[in-house]
Amino acid sequence: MSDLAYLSSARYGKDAVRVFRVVREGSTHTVVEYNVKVLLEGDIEVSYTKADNKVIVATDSIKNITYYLAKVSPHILVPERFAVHLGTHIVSKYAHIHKAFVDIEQLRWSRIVVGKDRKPHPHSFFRDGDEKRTVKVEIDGTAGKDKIQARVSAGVNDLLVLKSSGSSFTSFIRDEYTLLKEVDDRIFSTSVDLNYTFAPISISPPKDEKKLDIVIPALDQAEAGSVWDATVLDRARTITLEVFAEDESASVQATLYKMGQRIIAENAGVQTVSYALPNKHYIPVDMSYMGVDNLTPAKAEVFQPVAAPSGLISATVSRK
Ligand SMILES: O=c1[nH]c(=O)c2[nH]c(=O)[nH]c2[nH]1
Repeated sequence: MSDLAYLSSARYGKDAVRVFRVVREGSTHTVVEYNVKVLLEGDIEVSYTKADNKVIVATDSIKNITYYLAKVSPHILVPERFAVHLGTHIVSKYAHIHKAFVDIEQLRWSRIVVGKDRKPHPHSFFRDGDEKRTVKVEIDGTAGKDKIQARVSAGVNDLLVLKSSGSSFTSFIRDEYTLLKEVDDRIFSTSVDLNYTFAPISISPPKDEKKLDIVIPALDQAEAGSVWDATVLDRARTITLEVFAEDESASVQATLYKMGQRIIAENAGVQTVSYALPNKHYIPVDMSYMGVDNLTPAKAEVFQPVAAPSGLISATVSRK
């Protein structure tokens, strides 16, 4: 049996670590809520092949490190930076762990505005939608602990949009399988998953282990700071919404490409932009048996939203 198989890859860690953090500046509070996944790679084969647990940082400890850094990291409010800090901390601390993969999903807590002058409340928030900000970070220490590379990507998931006009779909292949009618006006709805990547950056963690929890020098440099501030997300989200609204869409594919092109053009640090766009179909209800026209595009007013199946259009647009 032992001749037939070998361990070709291994990665483990903790998923769905739920973290909520309050940052207090006097009476003004800022809050973040994250779902964190931390997976590790390294010299961990024997834990699988020889039942030897000596190489295992317990997934419970991985969870505890996540909470500890949520308490002490100066980067907690920026998920890209927090993910890099968390992954770098682990890869720096454990000699036999060479890579950390940290994924963060940030849930929305927006400030409630109150009173006649619509003032943002200092410590009250509401969940304004299911959309999540997402971050994926790979911390790679395989070239040495003083030459750590961070590969960062970020984006949004579950941003639900719909337009009731400005979308057509014509001239596609017609053959014996084709039922779909050509339409010059239709409903276009999708739940945007967007992910954009940055060029890798080098990180030199402090040699003094006690300082690991406080600073990562590279993260405090202007270059890294300007690449990862929230304005990239704001611009990418705004571009996505604007192109969606304003494009006279010939197809989900064509609109997706325009979105990606504009994000690359307007964000110098972004290398690739990937979208996954489900085409959430809205079917005009056939009322012809009642003598009511609800099928001609200009007369179509009542639609049946169809949960499944949906089209799924995805692509990556890259900087040349
Ligand atoms: O924008 C679209 N792209 C497709 O590939 C497709 N296929 C389909 O049935 N409807 C649509 N709409």
